Amino acid sequence: MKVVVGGDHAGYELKQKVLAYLEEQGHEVIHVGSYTPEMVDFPDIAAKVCRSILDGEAERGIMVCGTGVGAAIACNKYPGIRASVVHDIYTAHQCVEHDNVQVMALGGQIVGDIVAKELIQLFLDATFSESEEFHIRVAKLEKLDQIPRSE
Ligand SMILES: O=C(CO)[C@H](O)[C@H](O)[C@H](O)COP(=O)(O)O
Repeated sequence: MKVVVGGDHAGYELKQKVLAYLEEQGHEVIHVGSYTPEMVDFPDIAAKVCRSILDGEAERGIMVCGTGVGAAIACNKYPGIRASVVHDIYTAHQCVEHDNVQVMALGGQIVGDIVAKELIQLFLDATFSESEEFHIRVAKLEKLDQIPRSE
């Protein structure tokens, strides 16, 4: 699968392990930074992750910040993107099955690399359910994307 990966300074260490894991697993990885452990603002990296998905370069995205929270907030600002913090096994697959989430946000200060790898595996293996109820709800989410914004 084509996966875009990004993260800030607080997620740097885990993100480097995530990159190695995805490559080991044979995924096509697009790395959008940060490229050093220096401080960087997560919204700037989230923009690159979302752009890659919206442009069709990547099918899924993984953002790693300190808690996953800022990354998820930033990604959800982009119309067409659905992002979720994922720190437990059920959410890792349910967020795709029910909500067609494309971007998982991990907290490098919250989960270790072994848990993160399991979460990633479940997230990438999951597919959007064919049940109508979920499609109706995601269509309603997409309607919310159309609410005009000033910028
Ligand atoms: O977790 C985050 C946002 O939800 C960020 O990655 C940062 O860790 C957090 O904002 C703390 O920032 P700091 O510059 O590392 O103190």
